[in-house]
Amino acid sequence: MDSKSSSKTKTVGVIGVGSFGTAIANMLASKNPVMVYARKPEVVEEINLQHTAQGKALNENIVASLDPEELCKTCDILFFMVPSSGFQEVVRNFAPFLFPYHLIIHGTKGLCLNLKEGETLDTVQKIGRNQLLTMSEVILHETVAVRVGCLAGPNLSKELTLGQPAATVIASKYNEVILEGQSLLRSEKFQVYGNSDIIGVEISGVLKNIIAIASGALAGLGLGENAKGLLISRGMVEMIHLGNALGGSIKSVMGLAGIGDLVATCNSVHSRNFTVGYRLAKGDTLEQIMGDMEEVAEGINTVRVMKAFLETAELRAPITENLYRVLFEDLEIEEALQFLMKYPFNVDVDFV
Ligand SMILES: NC(=O)C1=CN([C@@H]2O[C@H](COP(=O)(O)OP(=O)(O)OC[C@H]3O[C@@H](n4cnc5c(N)ncnc54)[C@H](OP(=O)(O)O)[C@@H]3O)[C@@H](O)[C@H]2O)C=CC1
Ligand SMILES: O=C(CO)COP(=O)(O)O
Repeated sequence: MDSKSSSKTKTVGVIGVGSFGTAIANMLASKNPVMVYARKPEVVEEINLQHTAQGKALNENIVASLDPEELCKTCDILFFMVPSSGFQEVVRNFAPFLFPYHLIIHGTKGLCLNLKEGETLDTVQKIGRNQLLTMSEVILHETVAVRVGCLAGPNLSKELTLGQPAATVIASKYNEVILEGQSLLRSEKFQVYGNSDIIGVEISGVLKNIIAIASGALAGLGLGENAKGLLISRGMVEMIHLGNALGGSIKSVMGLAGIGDLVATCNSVHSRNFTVGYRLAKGDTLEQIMGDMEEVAEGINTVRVMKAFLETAELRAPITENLYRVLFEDLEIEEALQFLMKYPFNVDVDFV
């Protein structure tokens, strides 16, 4: 197995230069040279000539390439920062050039479906756990990489870009992935925690988006902090039960990637998922919102996927189920809220 980890300069790769990829690339570039991958030639040219990516300022330590092979040859460590909708495609483009010595960390808070050729969520009868893939599972399925990790936590990219203090979790079964991620990213303004429960951390980041959409809807209706406190605590319980059903540990939901990110996104107008809920409550349709949102709100797809999983697993998750009906079946938000207020949640804490 060839490894270049002894080389003096450690160029780190970042795949995807959207909001989050750009923020993380800038943080990495304060310590090491960075090579970013973008699929559009004009984006690569803009980065290399002007040190900006679609108008966002980039550290001069960052160069861009259109070529997955160049990134894989130059970088032992790669951060995949693309939305779940394009994740499998991007990983497949990189797969021929990846070796077991590569260390991969992703920052994607979504799920992929593991279906047969030609099948879609609309055509399959059941979505069991085997048909759902977290992004680390996609990487393990599609490549020979072994040392895989994820990065999740309250990391609103707009705040990171402003240099505001924050923290994240690097989760991996491999301690060296956690240590490498910590050494690359940790700074006076950015704390990096470790967690060995990668599935629990990934699922926490995925599921909090559902609750963030609901929180935006409450805000859009003009409801107060009591309602938000109710939503966040019941949302956390729902995340714990769903996370458990998907193979994550309760402890991870209780940590920074779960409750930490839940609080951040449920309270921030910078959250795209919060914004989706807010705009729905103000009367925009889902089609309008998806039509003019330039950035991804992963929670919309996650609600669809989780609804199918809940039916297959015969589980109940009232916030997710009602949000599905609001997003995809024209249930009014006020009606969903009434339904939730009547739901017989009897026990406050039933997970410890
Ligand atoms: N923004 C945030 O605050 C945070 C985001 N995240 C997560 O990070 C992930 C990315 O989000 P974010 O950066 O905000 O998304 P954006 O919509 O801002 O950017 C997505 C980036 O991915 C690229 N991309 C999409 N599909 C492909 C593809 N098939 N091949 C190559 N490149 C592709 C896009 O390139 P192109 O311009 O060519 O389309 C774009 O550069 C999401 O899962 C999100 O949940 C996590 C924490 C914080
Ligand atoms: O996950 C995030 C912050 O931690 C970003 O949330 P949004 O995708 O809702 O903007």
